[in-house]
Amino acid sequence: MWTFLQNPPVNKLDALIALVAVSAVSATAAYIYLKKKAKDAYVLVGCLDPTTFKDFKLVKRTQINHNSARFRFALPTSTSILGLHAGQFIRCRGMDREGKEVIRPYTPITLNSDVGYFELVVKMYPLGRMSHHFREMREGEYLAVKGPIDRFKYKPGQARSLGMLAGGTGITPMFQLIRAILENPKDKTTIHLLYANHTFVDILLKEELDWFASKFPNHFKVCYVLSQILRCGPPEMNKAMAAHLNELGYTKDMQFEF
Ligand SMILES: Cc1cc2nc3c(=O)[nH]c(=O)nc-3n(C[C@H](O)[C@H](O)[C@H](O)COP(=O)(O)OP(=O)(O)OC[C@H]3O[C@@H](n4cnc5c(N)ncnc54)[C@H](O)[C@@H]3O)c2cc1C
Repeated sequence: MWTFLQNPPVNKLDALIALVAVSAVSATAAYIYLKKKAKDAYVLVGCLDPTTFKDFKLVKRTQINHNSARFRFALPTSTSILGLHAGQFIRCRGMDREGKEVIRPYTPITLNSDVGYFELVVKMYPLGRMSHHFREMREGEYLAVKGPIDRFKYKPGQARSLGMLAGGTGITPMFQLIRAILENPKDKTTIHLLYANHTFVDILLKEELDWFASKFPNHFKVCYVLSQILRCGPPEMNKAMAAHLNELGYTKDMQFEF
């Protein structure tokens, strides 16, 4: 201290600069540490347990088409998040028509930016065991869920471009990822989605996908493919459309004329 005071002003200035530099480094380190802690805490506030099933109340059920519906489940509080990373899914437990327990994986179409709830889009097959459970579920009832489960955990920017091939309900994991990428301004990944279905009405989340395609034309492109086409129009148009579809490889039983 004495030496410091006896030194000429230029040395004092050096010491001051050193002091400021040390403080800046410490402050930066503290900031990084606290930010990481906050990030870890963010992961921890998720509502799921990977080993135990937890019950979530069905608050809204919206029919999408003849065999698919959107299910919204409430989280414990209005500020809770589910806590899934893009690429992760959940396991749901229910009862089949014989009263036997059945467990199946599902991918929520919501992200952690959707607070207080999560949503599933589910296709219910006539003979499906878990399909039976979802078909019978009514608002106010509870669904047992555990997770998160992952085979693939997306890291923003891990690829410059992603190609996606989805069929039917295979759209849900893609949709989760598409949202995570497009809603993150720092993630510049471009996505090309080829989405196949039997008929037009089977296309799930079409409105949302089209909205993303129009809002992010440089980042997201979607192409729908149908395996069955319904035609209806004046005879000349029907004839012309049939010729085009035949050329594209649509056999007679893949086309229906009203
Ligand atoms: C990671 C992952 C995520 C998934 N996410 C979703 C999701 O978000 N939404 C969703 O609806 N499904 C999703 N699935 C599929 C889901 O897990 C079930 O397989 C599906 O709901 C059928 O289960 P089930 O018990 O009703 O049918 P099951 O009892 O297993 O099958 C009975 C019959 O149903 C029919 N069937 C079953 N699955 C299919 C199929 N995929 N294609 C054609 N016919 C079928 C067949 O006729 C079959 O013989 C996901 C699957 C995986 C692996």
